[in-house]
Amino acid sequence: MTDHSTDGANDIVIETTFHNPGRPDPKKASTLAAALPWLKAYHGKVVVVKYGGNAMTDPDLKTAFAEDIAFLRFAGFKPVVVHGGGPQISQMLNRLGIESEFRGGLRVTTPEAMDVVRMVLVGQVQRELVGLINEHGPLAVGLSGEDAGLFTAEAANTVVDGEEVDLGLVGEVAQVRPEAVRDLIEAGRIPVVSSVAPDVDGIVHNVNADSAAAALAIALGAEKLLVLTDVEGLYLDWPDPEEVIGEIGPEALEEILPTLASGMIPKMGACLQAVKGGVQRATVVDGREPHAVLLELFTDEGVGTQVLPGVTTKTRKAREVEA
Ligand SMILES: Nc1ncnc2c1ncn2[C@@H]1O[C@H](COP(=O)(O)OP(=O)(O)O)[C@@H](O)[C@H]1O
Ligand SMILES: CC(=O)N[C@@H](CCC(=O)OP(=O)(O)O)C(=O)O
Repeated sequence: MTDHSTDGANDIVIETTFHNPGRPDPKKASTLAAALPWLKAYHGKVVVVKYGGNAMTDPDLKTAFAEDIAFLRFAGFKPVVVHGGGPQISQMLNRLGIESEFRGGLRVTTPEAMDVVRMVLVGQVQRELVGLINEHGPLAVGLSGEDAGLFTAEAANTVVDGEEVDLGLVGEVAQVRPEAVRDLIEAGRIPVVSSVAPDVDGIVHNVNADSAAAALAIALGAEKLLVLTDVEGLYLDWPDPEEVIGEIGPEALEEILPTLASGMIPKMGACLQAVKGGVQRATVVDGREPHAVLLELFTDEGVGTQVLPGVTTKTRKAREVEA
C-alpha cells in the first residue's frame, strides 16, 4: 500500500505495508469479496434456521443472531426462523411448580404443561425474537403451527430402552401447509415460527423445534437447514469432547441414531429427516459463538456437523488434515 502523505517541503512518498487508519482497510474488502461465492449460491434460496433455546441464554448472542438473520435477508437470502425454548419452558414450569421430565430428548407434556409451553414459546420467546429482528426494519412476522393451518400434528410416542413411552401431548408434524410462510417470504418478510401445532381435532401439541424446522424446510424446498445449539456439533463419543464429527452421510447417521443421547436424538433425527426429504444439507453449529449463522454460511472452514448425501463420515480433525 502506498501512503501519499508528505512532509510538505520534500514531497516524500512513504511505502507502507500496514493499514493506514485514515483509509479503508483492504482486509475488510477481501472478507467481503470472499463471501461472493456464498452470496451467489444462496441468492433467492430459502434457508431455515433453527434457533435452540440453549443458544439464547445471553442477550448479546440474541442480538447478534437477529443481526445475522436481517443480514441474510438484505443479502438476498430468504431466511425462515424456527425457534425452540426448552430451557425457558423448564424455567417457567419450575417457577409455577409444575414438574416435567424428558424421555428420549422429548418433554413429557401434560395438558397443564402444554399451556406453559404455548405461553412461553409463542408469547415470550417468539415475541422477543420478532422484536430483535425488527430493530432492523419491519421484517419479522411471528406465527405458530396453529396459524393458517401451518402444521397439523399427530401424537408422538417414543421408544426408550426398548419400551414405548407415553409422552402425553407431544406431537410430530404430520402435515405442513406452507402457503402462509411462502406468502410472507414473497412479501420480503422473515417468518419466525413456534413449534406448537394442533392435531386434526384442534388439540394443541408440543412439537420438538428441531423436527418442526425439518418438516418446514422440506415443505419449503429449502436449500439448507441450519441448527444452532450449545455444543460444537455431534460428538463422536459423547460426552468425550475429543472428536466432533465434521460431516456424515444420511445412511451412516441413520445407523448411529439409536446410540445418541438426550437432545441430540431429535436434533440429528431432524437433520436426517430434512436431508432425506430433499433439503440439500443440514448443519448443526455452536450457537454460543456470536454470529454463528454468518460464520457458517459465509466461510469454507466447515464449522459444526454437516449432514449431506454422498459423504463418508469424517471428524473435524480429519477434515482439517485433508484441507
Ligand atoms: N453426541 C452428542 N454430541 C453433542 N451433544 C450431545 C450428544 N449427545 C447428547 N448431547 C446433548 O445434546 C444437547 C443439545 O440438545 P438440546 O439440549 O435439545 O439443545 P437445543 O436447546 O439447542 O435444541 C447438548 O447440549 C448435549 O448435552
Ligand atoms: C416435545 C418437546 O420436547 N418440545 C420442546 C419444545 C421446545 C424445543 O424444542 O426447544 P429447544 O430447541 O430449545 O430444545 C420442549 O418442550 O422443550
